[in-house]
Amino acid sequence: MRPRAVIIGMMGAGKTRVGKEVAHIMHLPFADADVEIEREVGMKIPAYFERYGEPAFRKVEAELIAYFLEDFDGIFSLGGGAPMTASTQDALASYIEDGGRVVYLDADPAEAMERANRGGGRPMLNGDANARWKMLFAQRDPVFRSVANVHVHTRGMTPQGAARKVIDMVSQRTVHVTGTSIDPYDVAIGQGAMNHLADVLGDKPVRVALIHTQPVQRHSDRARALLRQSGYEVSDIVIPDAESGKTSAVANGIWERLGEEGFTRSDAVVGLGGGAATDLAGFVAATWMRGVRYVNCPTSLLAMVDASTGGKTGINTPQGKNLVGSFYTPAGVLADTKTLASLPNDIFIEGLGEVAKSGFIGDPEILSLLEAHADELRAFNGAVFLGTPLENVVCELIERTVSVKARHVSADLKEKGLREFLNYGHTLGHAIEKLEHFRWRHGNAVAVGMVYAAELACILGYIDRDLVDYHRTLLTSLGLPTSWHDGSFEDVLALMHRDKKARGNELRFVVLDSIGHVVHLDNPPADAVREAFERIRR
Ligand SMILES: NC(=O)c1ccc[n+]([C@@H]2O[C@H](COP(=O)([O-])OP(=O)(O)OC[C@H]3O[C@@H](n4cnc5c(N)ncnc54)[C@H](O)[C@@H]3O)[C@@H](O)[C@H]2O)c1
Ligand SMILES: O=C(O)C(=O)C[C@@H](O)[C@H](O)[C@H](O)COP(=O)(O)O
Repeated sequence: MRPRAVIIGMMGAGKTRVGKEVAHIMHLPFADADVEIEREVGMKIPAYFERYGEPAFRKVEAELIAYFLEDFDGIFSLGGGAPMTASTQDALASYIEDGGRVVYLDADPAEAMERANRGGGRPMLNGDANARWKMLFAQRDPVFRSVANVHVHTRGMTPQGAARKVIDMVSQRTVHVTGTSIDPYDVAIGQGAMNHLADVLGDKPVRVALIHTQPVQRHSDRARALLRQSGYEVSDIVIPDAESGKTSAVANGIWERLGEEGFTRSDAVVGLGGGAATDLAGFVAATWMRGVRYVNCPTSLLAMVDASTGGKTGINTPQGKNLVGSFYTPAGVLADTKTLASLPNDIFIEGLGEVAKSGFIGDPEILSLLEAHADELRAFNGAVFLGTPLENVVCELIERTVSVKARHVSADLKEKGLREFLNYGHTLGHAIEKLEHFRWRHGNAVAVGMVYAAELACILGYIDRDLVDYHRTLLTSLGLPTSWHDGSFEDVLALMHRDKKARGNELRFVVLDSIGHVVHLDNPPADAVREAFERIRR
């Protein structure tokens, strides 16, 4: 058992007070390294320092911390100087590697100094206590920053408020997206992720265009309040829902509004909603003055796992899906699972289509999680979802799916080859969406598209029938469709030729040759393309 969180910070930062509050709220035990050391050595720390000196104390401290890092299931707070010891730094790094959260509690220096001086008895502050505190801060702050993976500012907060912030942040997961042609950014996943909006936007923007749809009004109200509290001028822009928002007319209306409201290049866009809203908002951000900062706040499962990350932004045209757009990377993605509380069951299930896709192409553990939790996932009910074990499963699925996406995007932002693997199931999927006038949801169409791609791969000898059957069984168990009966092959074929992977007159698919291994399939035989289509109609 490892601690749920380890709290570090300067003397007087409130590690013990806040740590106890966190433990209380989370119904967990709390341990303070200094108290445990006093118990271990049988004397008060000032007396131990006096008798044996600091090096001996640091040795005992490091041993005790190493022990607790391996065998304590609760909230563990460390003494201010503990992270300065090399062996403790190593132990914390291995704890983080194992999924641990090291929280740097960063308090207001004046408040921390005052608290640290209160009551005296701190051997490290002997002499001019404030001057010593400042000197130690200068030495320790860079180390705290480097050993912690969660940084919590607590200036002006009550211990309860700080504890709530710590809880939100330790239960969050982060996927870091980077690459040679990408300004690095984080995808923060978990309850309260949206609270970081101002941190991610930074202090350059004066105006923020908050682009969202009506069904997510309560979440955009929260975002607007957070933005206004942080001093931004917010333009609330409501767009038509779903695919109706991904049009040139809607984009044009927003460009006009940004012009009228004096948006400059240092201002910003926040896209909040499902994938259609984040695609449109990203496109507006990419094109306004040739590119302004934007942050996505996805509120559907599909937008969290896929659409909000990776920088594909765009709109549809009457001829097809996403035919106009650009690759334009967000400054950050805040996937706040609190927003899933209002997500209807069918839209949640649709998102599982893209989750399964990532499992097939890049992470078999996703498939195992989907299999193990298929019944609960299919019965998703947002009203009772938060705080349940299912939330943890969903967070893990989001983190894993975003990680698969991040790997592909990092290596090939502009989709020269590898990134096309993320398009598994999309060649037919996009054609179905278009022919169904977007009444079919994207994730559902992709589910059928994956079965089609699996049938095609099987016909051409890339995979055996068992793997095709596995596609059908898994997707069905999640409540996703695996067949489509409308539309003619000729209409589908014409649309597949307009797919962005097509080259000249040649079709290009991506298919599996085993789970986790994807290959390009260029210009496959026409009869195989048709036969696979017949098979998804049965
Ligand atoms: N850019 C990319 O890389 C990428 C990746 C995958 C999908 N996409 C695009 O994403 C879109 C599909 O995304 P989607 O499935 O989220 O569909 P969507 O954006 O149409 O949203 C589905 C519906 O759910 C509503 N909704 C969203 N969050 C809600 C919430 N928390 N509570 C209540 N209602 C909520 C929306 O308002 C909408 O009515 C498609 O346009 C697809 O092409 C883009
Ligand atoms: O990010 C990608 O790359 C993808 O292909 C992800 C897809 O799941 C997504 O639906 C994307 O919008 C499809 O892009 P398109 O280029 O085929 O329009």
